[in-house]
Amino acid sequence: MSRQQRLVPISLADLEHNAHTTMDLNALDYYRSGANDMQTLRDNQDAFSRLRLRPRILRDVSKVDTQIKLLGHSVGSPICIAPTAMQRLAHDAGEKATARAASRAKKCMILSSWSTTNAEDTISAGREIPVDDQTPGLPLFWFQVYVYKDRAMTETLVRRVEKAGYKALVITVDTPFLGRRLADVRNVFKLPPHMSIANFETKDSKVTMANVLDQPDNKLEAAANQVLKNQGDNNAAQGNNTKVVRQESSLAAYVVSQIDPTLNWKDIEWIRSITKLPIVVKGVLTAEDAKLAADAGCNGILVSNHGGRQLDGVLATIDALPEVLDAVKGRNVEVYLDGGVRKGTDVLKALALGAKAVFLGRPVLWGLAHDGEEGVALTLNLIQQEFELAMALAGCRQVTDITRDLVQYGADGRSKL
Ligand SMILES: Cc1cc2nc3c(=O)[nH]c(=O)nc-3n(C[C@H](O)[C@H](O)[C@H](O)COP(=O)(O)O)c2cc1C
Ligand SMILES: O=C(O)C(=O)c1ccccc1
Repeated sequence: MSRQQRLVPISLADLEHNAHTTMDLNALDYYRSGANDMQTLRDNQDAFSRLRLRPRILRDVSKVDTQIKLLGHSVGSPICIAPTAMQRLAHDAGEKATARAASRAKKCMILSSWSTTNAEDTISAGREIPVDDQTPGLPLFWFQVYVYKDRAMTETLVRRVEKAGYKALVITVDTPFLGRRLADVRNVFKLPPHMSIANFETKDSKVTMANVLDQPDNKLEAAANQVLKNQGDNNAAQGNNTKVVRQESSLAAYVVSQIDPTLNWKDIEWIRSITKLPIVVKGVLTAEDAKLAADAGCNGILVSNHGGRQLDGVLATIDALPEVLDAVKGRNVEVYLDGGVRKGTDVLKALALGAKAVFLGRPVLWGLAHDGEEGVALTLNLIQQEFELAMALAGCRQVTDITRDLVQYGADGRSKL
């Protein structure tokens, strides 16, 4: 989309349009990009359009109730906030604004471990909003964990967020390396130097990408070379002493230097052994892995392709959802979905197929860029209102009325049901 006029936003698409007209290109490209050809990015939304609704009529829908429980905690709606890194790139109030808007809307928020506000300050901001006796579990915050090479650091972070009041750990398992987002490579994406990866900040040192990566020793070079090597650029990465011949996204280099690509199911056991919090694995796309996750005692599965930012060409999440649900049928594990959820009818379709809840990634960032806390509140309210209207028009008074017979694939029948 080119730089056009701002709209008075009445849909999430309008908020995205406006972000495209106002945001700085380094941040906008980082937020909007998918990996490589961005096929999966597009498919996440397109796949929702391939599903058709089968509404029921004459069911008294004068009142619609969207309240549900997530891992035992009540929330006002099955629409939740996915973890997105570095929210201060969108607005100075960053994660605090998102936390306040989430609390106001009675929605669950997952905080990214690569946030620009630390876990304690973010949850405190959410708690500034007065609670409502009707939903005693609120505010509900979960914490997203990347497992770092430094296990002691990972463990310290887990203990900190448990103490701070986060109610589940969401382990992201689709990012042993960062997917290749071409715009970020071209822009040599960097976190601006005045922002920090706040969870790793100490009294004496601020962790910025610049000070982790632009250090005089060879760490950056080694990390960047590793990225290039992973991408098959042998020219750039023959041996440890080779100079970097091409610039890279700093984020990709940072990920290589910090995140542990050896991560495997044993590590999930390890996390289980260091915390009492429920564990959600984020990034499951197949029946095989869903079974393994249930076997490993995970409490939740977030069907996600990371918003099309990791492996390009995988299934749209709404297309992967049925096999995951089939695989864990009868097991004690909640299944959620993210990716391409932009409209109330998308939420209805995901729930009809069997998802317990859905998570929004980019739309929250577009709201944040629009107007900080008020902008995120607008994102959440717009899609909440659309969802309530879609429920009513489909004949659903409460979330348990949203059943599988409400959707079919395409206009020509129900072959995949
Ligand atoms: C800018 C951006 C940053 C993200 N950062 C993280 C992150 O730090 N951790 C994580 O697990 N997922 C991250 N994700 C993936 C989201 O949690 C989510 O899976 C995805 O955005 C959902 O798709 P949607 O943007 O189409 O709603 C990020 C996504 C975006 C767009
Ligand atoms: O940009 C992302 O999609 C992302 O998930 C991420 C991964 C590592 C560090 C920061 C963000």
